[in-house]
Amino acid sequence: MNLDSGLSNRSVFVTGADGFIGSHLVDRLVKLDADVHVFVRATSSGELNNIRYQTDKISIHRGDLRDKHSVDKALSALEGHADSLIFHLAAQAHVGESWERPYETVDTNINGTLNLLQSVVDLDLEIAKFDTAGTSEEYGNVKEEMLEKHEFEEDGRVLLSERSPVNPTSVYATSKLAADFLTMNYHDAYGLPTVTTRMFNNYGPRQNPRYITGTIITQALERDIVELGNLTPKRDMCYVSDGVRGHLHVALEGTPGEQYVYGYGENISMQEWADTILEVGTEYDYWDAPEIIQDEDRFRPGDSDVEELLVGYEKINEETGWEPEVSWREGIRRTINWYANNPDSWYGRVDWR
Ligand SMILES: C[C@H]1O[C@H](OP(=O)(O)OP(=O)(O)OC[C@H]2O[C@@H](n3cnc4c(=O)[nH]c(N)nc43)[C@H](O)[C@@H]2O)[C@@H](O)[C@@H](O)C1=O
Repeated sequence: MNLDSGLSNRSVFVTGADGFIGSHLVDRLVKLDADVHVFVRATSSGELNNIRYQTDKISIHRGDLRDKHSVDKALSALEGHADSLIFHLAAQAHVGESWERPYETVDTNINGTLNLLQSVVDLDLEIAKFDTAGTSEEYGNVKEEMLEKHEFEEDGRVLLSERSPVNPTSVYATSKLAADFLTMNYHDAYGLPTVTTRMFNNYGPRQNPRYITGTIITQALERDIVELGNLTPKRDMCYVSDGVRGHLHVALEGTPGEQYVYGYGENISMQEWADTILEVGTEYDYWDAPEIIQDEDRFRPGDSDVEELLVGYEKINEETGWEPEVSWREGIRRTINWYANNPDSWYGRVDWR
């Protein structure tokens, strides 16, 4: 798909723009010459770390998703701009932290989404697409009694797709599922051209090291042991540039009212993921041979652990031509390289939980 022709001069509004995936999306949009508007938290320091090199090329709107007035004010920038696109990526996105800050998680993820949707209606904006980023965590654990509702691959693996039943097992996952439904409700009730994207784990440069990939890399760069929690869960790990392309494909070619699931298309246990990262780092001389220690005190409540899953991305592929491009080894190499060259963004500041 030619992303250039679809985005040049198009007004685009991004929430969560200073976050990990959001900042990569902003980089791409600036490169594609879109008219980029970002909505970011009004923090006391006013720092915009991840998009600090783009600030003169984008319009910055400060506010809080939980404050409808600030959402209205920011979104009014799209008034009179036909065919604009909204990417809603802002969220309290850490599963473990959603148990530590449950009210804030629900408030940001559910009320924040509601405020945005309602604001589009109140301002009567002429948008072409509203993409709410959901998450594979909405599938949660595939329980024995749910198996009859699932589809399977020939090799017996559970196939996760738009048709699969959900079973969120954390405050985070439940709040994201509610946000998905609200997004679809606004399509059905008001005809808003919404889509929901349910993406699997992204990794790459600038990701906060509290997620598994950065937790492994930053410890390996700094010391000889890598302390982790439960390494049995399996995940589909998708490099961030592929994740971002997916959002763009769906925004340009997806069908309003529909949901799109995507990921790398292969699962890997967190033990194998850690082993592969350490192997790649050794190969490129970032470290010698750190030892992995699994610590039961770091296990999470309600951690989703889909034993044998396969992510089906047929729908997004058939409708928009998206498929992943970056291999695990290449994505890991680029990610280690970023952490190694940007110690200022994590060194001495990581709480390796
Ligand atoms: C798609 C989804 O992806 C992410 O959610 P997540 O899968 O919970 O991500 P994570 O990197 O925190 O954990 C991955 C797995 O690894 C296990 N694990 C073991 N030991 C450590 C450890 O030491 N740290 C962390 N963080 N995880 C560990 C942990 O228990 C879990 O089973 C978010 O981006 C979320 O926003 C999202 O939407």
